[in-house]
Amino acid sequence: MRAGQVKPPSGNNSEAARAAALATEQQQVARVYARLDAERRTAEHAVAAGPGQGGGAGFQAKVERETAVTEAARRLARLNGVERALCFGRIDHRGTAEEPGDTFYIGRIGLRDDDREPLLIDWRAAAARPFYTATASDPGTLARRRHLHLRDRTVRRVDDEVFDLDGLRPGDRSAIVGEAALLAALRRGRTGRMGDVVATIQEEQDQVIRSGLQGVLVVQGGPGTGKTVAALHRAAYLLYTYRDVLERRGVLIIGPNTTFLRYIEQVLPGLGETDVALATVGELYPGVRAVAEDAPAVAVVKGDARMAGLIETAVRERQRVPDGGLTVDADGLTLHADEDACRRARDRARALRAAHNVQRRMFVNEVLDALAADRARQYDALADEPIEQMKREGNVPAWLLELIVNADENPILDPEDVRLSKEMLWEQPAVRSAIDALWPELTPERLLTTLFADPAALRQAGGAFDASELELLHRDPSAPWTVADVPLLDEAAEHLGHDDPEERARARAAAAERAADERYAREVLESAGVDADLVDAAELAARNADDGPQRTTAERAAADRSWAYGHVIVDEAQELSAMAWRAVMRRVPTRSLTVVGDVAQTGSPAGAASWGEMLDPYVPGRWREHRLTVNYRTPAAIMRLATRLLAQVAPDQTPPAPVRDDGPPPALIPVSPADLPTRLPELVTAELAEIISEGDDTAGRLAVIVSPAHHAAVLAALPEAGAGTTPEALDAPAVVLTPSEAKGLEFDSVIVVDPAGILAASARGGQDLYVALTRPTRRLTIVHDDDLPDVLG
Ligand SMILES: Nc1ncnc2c1ncn2[C@@H]1O[C@H](COP(=O)(O)OP(=O)(O)OP(=O)(O)O)[C@@H](O)[C@H]1O
Repeated sequence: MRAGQVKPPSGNNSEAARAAALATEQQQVARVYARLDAERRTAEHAVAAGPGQGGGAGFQAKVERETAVTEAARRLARLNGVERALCFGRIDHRGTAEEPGDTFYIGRIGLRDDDREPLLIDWRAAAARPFYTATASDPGTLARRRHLHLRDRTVRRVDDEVFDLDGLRPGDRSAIVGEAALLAALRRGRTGRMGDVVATIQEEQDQVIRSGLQGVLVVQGGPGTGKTVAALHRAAYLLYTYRDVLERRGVLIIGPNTTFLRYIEQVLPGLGETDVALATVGELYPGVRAVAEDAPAVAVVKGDARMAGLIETAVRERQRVPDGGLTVDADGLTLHADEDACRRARDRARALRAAHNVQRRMFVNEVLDALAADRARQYDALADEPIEQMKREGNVPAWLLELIVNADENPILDPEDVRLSKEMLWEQPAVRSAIDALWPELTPERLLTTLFADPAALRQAGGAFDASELELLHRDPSAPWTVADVPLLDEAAEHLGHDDPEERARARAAAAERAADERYAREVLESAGVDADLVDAAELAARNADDGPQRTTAERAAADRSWAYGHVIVDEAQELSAMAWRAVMRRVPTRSLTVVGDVAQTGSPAGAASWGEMLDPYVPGRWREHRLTVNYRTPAAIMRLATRLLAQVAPDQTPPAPVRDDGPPPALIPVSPADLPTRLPELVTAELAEIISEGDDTAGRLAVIVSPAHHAAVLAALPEAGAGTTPEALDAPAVVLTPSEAKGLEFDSVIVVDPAGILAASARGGQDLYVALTRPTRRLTIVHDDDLPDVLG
């Protein structure tokens, strides 16, 4: 047999061998599941019993009980996520007649038997690596790789690859391993949700998945090359390998829209990881969930890096020095802080190197000083007036007269009086609003709402933009936040900061308490002999300090704008604007990132055309790129059409090589807009019937991807279909999407309606159409109004 070939199951002998193999593997699989069940029961008992009272009542005992329960809950979540296809592979290392090689079973998590012997190796462990890296031309120490196909807990089939070095043929499709298992996986009907590929990870993907944690890794690849799926497996791998750092700091995955996040949300739990934060750019700023999109030209301006300067200037513009100084009526006096004093106050506050709302404290203090000094001066002057005259004229409050009478030779206001005097002034609404007008306390929302509603303020702050660009930013204060606004809110939050005196006091007290608890927890952990790398003392102290419902790292991180993640993965990263990158980079100060995308698919007009353009501002020349070259999704006949388009839109990009060579060529069907409402439902029904009959055990999914011009008409013609923006869109057998909503998704059958319209509406060229054409896994139909673009003809 040739190296890497799949053993053909033919003849009685191979039937018998197959039955024997199935029986052997069934025994092992039963052992593995029995172990899983036992571990689940143990974890369930620990969780159900709760922290209890045993082991003493002190803090140490409480810490230990809490730790045990939390760890059990985490373990239970992990064990519950890995039921399906728990064990999927086996590797046999080469041995000799005297000394047979080791055999290992590979699965979603690691399990050991009662004697601590490995029953199942976690796919991310070093010992599992040969399962993914052995190729026909370089099998390493492997004699055989076996894929186990399970339905529920029963082994249905095994596929063997026997690595026979004598029969080796170099260059023999060495990039593809486990071909039979891979093709079986690819032919499965779509379910509307992405599944994991843990059993069939390919060599080039394996390199992406196991690349180190540090630095920026760019994964560039054409459609269907498994960028998303590899990035998700990488998240699981990193959490497994660097658990001490990442479980505490968290991992964030950023995707292009909420439909996409729903599409991928099941992959990580299936890989045993339940605590990863998923968000769109529109959700990065806590408290706002933007889904509205701006018109392309507006999005371009909002995404431009010059917006950072505009926002910074807009904040400074809100720090004013009044012409002629500040005059305000208070306490029956007209108080004045002259222009120089106000300027000094502003300059001192600005010199603080803090955010606007924090600097404000200094500004308020300085201006109050000036007003209090003026007040003291005026009272001093009053004190010089004959008391009797003051009494006669009756324009000085009685309490002040008393103060003056008693003051004797002493200065009327000593330093303590100055402090009290400032406090009293600050209590007066007129003083407050006069100072607020000079240096208001601002939220990001208020800053941007007032800025965008005021063309004059935009002109003042936006010197780097021309008038027509600034005009695009002008909008009604009641307009909803858009996705492109979110990085701007984040930018504004960075300049404004937060100054809540009560919160400050609370935070100080809490930090002191936490530090004490943390010291204590560390001592407890050490004295209890618990590995401090596995249980974090800070987290433990926090858990114990907070008696409310325990939040996961992902939940705590998502609610905190200034959270620094341990690692961030950005999918469809080519779509991010320069301003969105700034917001992302703030969340990962260590610059430990995986950046995944395809610069040939950039659809957003504010997105970038090269990785350097996106990343060099942050890590100049210090990012590493890994290319994925094989397309696992789109069959060759469909890819040929898409490749012609690619040559136009991104001539420098190499199209990925398709693995699949099955399925019919694309169908091109002329339908006039008038006939669309009747013809389209017929086509959808016929296609759904095709993919049901073709698929193995699932019904399959269909998408109609349509130009903006025909979107409403198509939705009306297909009332049963899901709409791309709804959360349940992917649960329907058929869904209607715009090209940007279709980004990152895939379907058994795709009907592209109005390719000429998609091409015309594409902000950058043909990228949107390229995305649409590369979504099918089996069948592509193109519906056009006799205006088929030449490139598709
Ligand atoms: N090693 C593999 N084994 C089985 N299936 C795979 C493998 N790699 C990728 N696939 C499948 O190929 C399809 C495409 O993968 P994925 O969506 O990750 O590609 P992508 O590069 O992100 O595509 P796009 O850029 O078009 O969004 C998915 O169905 C995925 O499960």
